[in-house]
Amino acid sequence: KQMKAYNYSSFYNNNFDWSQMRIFSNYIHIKNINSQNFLHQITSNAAKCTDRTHSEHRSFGASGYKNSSGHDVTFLNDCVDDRVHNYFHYLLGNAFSTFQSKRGLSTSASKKKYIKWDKLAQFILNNPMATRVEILPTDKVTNFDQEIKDWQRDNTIELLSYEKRGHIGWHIDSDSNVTIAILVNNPREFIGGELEFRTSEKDSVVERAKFEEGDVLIWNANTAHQVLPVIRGTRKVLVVEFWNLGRSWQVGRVGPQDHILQTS
Ligand SMILES: O=C(O)CCC(=O)C(=O)O
Ligand SMILES: [Fe+2]
Repeated sequence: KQMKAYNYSSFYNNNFDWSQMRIFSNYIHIKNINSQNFLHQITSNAAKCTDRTHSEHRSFGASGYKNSSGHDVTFLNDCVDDRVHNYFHYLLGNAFSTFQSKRGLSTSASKKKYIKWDKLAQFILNNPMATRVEILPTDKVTNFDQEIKDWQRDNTIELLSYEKRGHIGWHIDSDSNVTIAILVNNPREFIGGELEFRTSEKDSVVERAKFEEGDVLIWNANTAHQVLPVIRGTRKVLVVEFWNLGRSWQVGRVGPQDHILQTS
């Protein structure tokens, strides 16, 4: 059966109710209204990349759980086209615009209280979709243009699958600047697997995300987070990380050819 040609512009217009975007201390939560097509597209793309070079089992983070394991990861950079990359830029762009209109551009107080948004702001500003962002705290940026370019190009797209006590302990996404996660399957299909955040690994206040199918979470990669063990069923998450130039090639996570963004 032939798959229907996929129209991303309909995502841009219809998919998210930005008024429902919520800003928590450690992450942003965006409700997805109709993600079925997009998620189906991504998971069928993933089916092209299940060979050894694209997938592995990973386990990391500080774990206090016995008999637990990590997750299976499929690296999708090779298997999705530029529209998918652009889609994530769109997401980030609108998240920032919405953030800005809800909070005002980061003052030093809000920066402390919420997330370090200056990096994100700089990134977003080069996104043509983020037309509402006008001001820019450039004072601390030495090579702004290059930094922006690097950030936009260097992202990783990973499909994660947790089962049989799969979990990830407390960690930060050390190579990433900003991380996006989308829950791919219905939370009724698994038990456990809660995603929790705290500002640092010493912070005693833990925020547990309410993560529904198709929802998007965005966090500063320096924010500590963990995934509790999946007790039953399978939990699937799409994770996009925005890295600095060259880092992901150096560690062999994805190849340089995967990073070229064609905006035409
Ligand atoms: O599975 C998740 O929700 C988050 C995964 C994660 O934190 C990571 O891959 O670094
Ligand atoms: Fe992480």
